[in-house]
Amino acid sequence: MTTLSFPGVSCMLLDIEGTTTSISFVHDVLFPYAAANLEAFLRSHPTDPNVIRHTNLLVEECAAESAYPHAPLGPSPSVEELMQYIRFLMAADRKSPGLKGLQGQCWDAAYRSGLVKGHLFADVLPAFRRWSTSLPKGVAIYSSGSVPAQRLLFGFSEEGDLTPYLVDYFDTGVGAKIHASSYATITQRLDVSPGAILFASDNPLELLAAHEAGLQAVLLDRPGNAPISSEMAARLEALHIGTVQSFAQIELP
Ligand SMILES: CSCCC(=O)C(=O)COP(=O)(O)O
Repeated sequence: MTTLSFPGVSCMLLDIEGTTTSISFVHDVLFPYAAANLEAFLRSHPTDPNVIRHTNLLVEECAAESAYPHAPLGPSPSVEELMQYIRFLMAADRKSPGLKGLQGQCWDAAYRSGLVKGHLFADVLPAFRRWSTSLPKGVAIYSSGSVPAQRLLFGFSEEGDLTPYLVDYFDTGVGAKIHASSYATITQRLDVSPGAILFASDNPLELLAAHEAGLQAVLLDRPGNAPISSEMAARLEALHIGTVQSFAQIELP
């Protein structure tokens, strides 16, 4: 097994989909559950403050959306109007904060009833055990999925409750994952120098953004992940951003 060494790392920052968890779990289990249940969820929670907050986000997002082929949402959209916009966002796999917030709220019942358990690759729990004791700043998560959705995935995982291993969670509230400024904000929030954080993701654009912010970065090549173009592979190589298939290949101080 080839290993890659990352000197000076005191904190691991992990993406979820394609990194800790299979793309298939997110796209074939979580997203279809939300697609099938969101309408009923919205109808049964009309006064929930978080539903209202996420709906308002969707109204704002829709007003700035040029590709949406229908009239923008009004200030108090009906459930039908909301669902039409939500289906548009889901079809394009948009990392919309409003959509991600509502998906997270909708998944809550599925995890708590035991219908869904968060998928983790086999090397994830052993790595969490290692890193949470050996790294001064521990392990944090940065995903486009909302922070409540992240807590559910790790809290109700196939391996049980893994949240005690995690020190912090970040979502697009700190900015999009392809913007360097998001990683600068995370670095400040974690109170760690950028070079002491190793960000692991399956998405090369996220790795380039993290690298631009001064973080160390590593590409995860998990079963089912999208292939990387040769141009992108060359860009990553030029920046010394390596690839691993498993967290077991990551050597930390
Ligand atoms: C937190 S579980 C749901 C994941 C999700 O909704 C998503 O869009 C995945 O984004 P990631 O940044 O983890 O690739």
